[in-house]
Amino acid sequence: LQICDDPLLEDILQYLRLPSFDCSEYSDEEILLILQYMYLHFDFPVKYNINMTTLRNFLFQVYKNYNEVPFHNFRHSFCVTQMMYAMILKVDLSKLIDDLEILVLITSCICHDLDHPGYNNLYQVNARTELALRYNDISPLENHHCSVAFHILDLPDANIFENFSSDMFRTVREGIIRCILATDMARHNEILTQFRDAVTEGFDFKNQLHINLLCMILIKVADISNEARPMNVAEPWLDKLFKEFFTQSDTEKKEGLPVTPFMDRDKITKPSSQCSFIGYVLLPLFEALVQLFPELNEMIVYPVRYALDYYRKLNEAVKDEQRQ
Ligand SMILES: COc1ccc(NC(=O)[C@H](C)Nc2nc3c(cnn3-c3ccccc3C)c(=O)[nH]2)cc1
Ligand SMILES: [Zn+2]
Repeated sequence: LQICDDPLLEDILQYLRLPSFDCSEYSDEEILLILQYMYLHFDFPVKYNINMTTLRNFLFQVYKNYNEVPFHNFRHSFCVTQMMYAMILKVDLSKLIDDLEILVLITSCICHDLDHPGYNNLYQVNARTELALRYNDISPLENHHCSVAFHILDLPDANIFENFSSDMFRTVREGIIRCILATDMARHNEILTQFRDAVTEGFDFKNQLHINLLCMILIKVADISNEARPMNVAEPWLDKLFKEFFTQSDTEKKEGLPVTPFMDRDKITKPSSQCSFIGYVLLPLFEALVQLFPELNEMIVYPVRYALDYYRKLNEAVKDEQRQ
């Protein structure tokens, strides 16, 4: 399918649809342009009367409100958005759900970790931080990410929903809140179980509750999908994740706070923790989504099965070495 007549741009736009897309090859400016292109690709500016200058201001404000932390930075939000974009196109989602829901999915991904401090909810609660106090220990980070998103949308020149009716704005606001709050991994089993039940009883694309569950699963899949990417793309992200986790557990030790077990550098190795993460968290989640969209098998399930095999072999090698 020919997207445009500029061969260089054509290549980037084809590449953008694949999990192998590596955002480290692009500058911040190029990433912002690609995000802008995604809105244009779905024709949102025309469909929802979004002013292009307002869209650029919105994307730039989002960019400015991510922190320079190892993992939960602006590029992570882009990776999540790009995986969402790839899945939406692969299953031709716009034929199954409203354009407004697609707008919610893309915008939620871009905003889903806004102003992340690099210290997770467990730390926020144990250290009794300002965020934990403000949100009464209830998904403090995710509530904050969502609140920052709507503060940006409150800026006069960055509100991409400025021309929405109050009903449309309410629908989009509810959708974005639902999606961003769904990324709290503490709710993983709750959401996955509800989605599985919906698929078991017969998924109904006219049932708003089923659509809501699907959107939550899609952003959850996109959020933790690094291992669906080729090893040379996934590995650096895992190193960044562990860097962020270890900074937190070092701080927890210094502050005499409980140390999150899977973050303790003295307790875990990358291969062993990835084996359990992929085996117990990623595969069950991805396989539940693939039950509804089999066409996602080669995009997200096969690569992750391969990654699991890779880490199992690495784990065995490490164990053999220790035995000798
Ligand atoms: C059920 O709640 C959970 C379950 C597992 C984890 N994390 C892990 O098991 C470890 C640290 N591995 C891991 N964690 C990952 C990955 C991708 N995202 N991600 C992540 C990052 C921040 C917060 C939570 C998660 C799962 C990944 O490839 N591996 C964190 C929370
Ligand atoms: Zn995230």
